[in-house]
Amino acid sequence: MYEVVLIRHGESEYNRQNLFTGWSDPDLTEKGIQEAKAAGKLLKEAGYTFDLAFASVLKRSIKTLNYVLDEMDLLWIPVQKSWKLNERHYGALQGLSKSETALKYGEEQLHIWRRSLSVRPPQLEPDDPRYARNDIRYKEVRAGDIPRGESLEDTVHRVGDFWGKRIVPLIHKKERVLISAHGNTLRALIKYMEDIDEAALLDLNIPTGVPLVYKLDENVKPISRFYLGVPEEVKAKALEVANQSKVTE
Ligand SMILES: O=C(O)[C@@H](CO)OP(=O)(O)O
Repeated sequence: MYEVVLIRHGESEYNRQNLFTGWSDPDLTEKGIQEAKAAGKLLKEAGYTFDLAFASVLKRSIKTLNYVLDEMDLLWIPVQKSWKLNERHYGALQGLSKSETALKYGEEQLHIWRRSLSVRPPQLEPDDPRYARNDIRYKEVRAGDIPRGESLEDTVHRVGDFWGKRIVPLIHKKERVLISAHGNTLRALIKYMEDIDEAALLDLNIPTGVPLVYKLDENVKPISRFYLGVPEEVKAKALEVANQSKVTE
């Protein structure tokens, strides 16, 4: 049996302000830093250790990973960063307020944009300054692969591909892997690994900064998953994420 640990970054500045984030690159808040450190402590106390780790190319994921590894005295392990682990691209919604968007389009539409499988957000125009094609960190990525707004299904494809090609072979070699990523990247990975149905996916909200442990069988297929930490607290944090669709936030 194998294990892999996933973690969503700690609270970011955009999370605090309830803004759509996607490929925007806000920093962690002080609360986010504390969440990341607490996650590292929790992992250490529970006896976890890692041989290597993954992060996206967004600083909230990278910094969360560093705080976790620092707490575990594992800053020395190899870290691979990939844009394929970036948050789902939120298109023209990026940087907008979720509650104002709910007010303008209705909570139902907002929920569809945030949680459905196949609905894409409004796309970014190619000349929009938020389009990542002009960002130097994506210079190695083929222009056609740089999204202008993804559905969760699009994210499932890129994350699933990365999981299968880059992570599964390492787990097969008994490498103990930690992945620091994002709310929708992790929802996409859960969808990919478990093929959960759309109703379950609509209600799946990933709390910030809480380690999620997957037990995997000899074929690296999931057997079970659970969060480390106090269940009521984890539930309350996931509910906070769900409630970001509300007009009155
Ligand atoms: O804005 C985003 O990129 C994500 C994660 O913060 O938000 P949501 O939970 O609305 O999908």
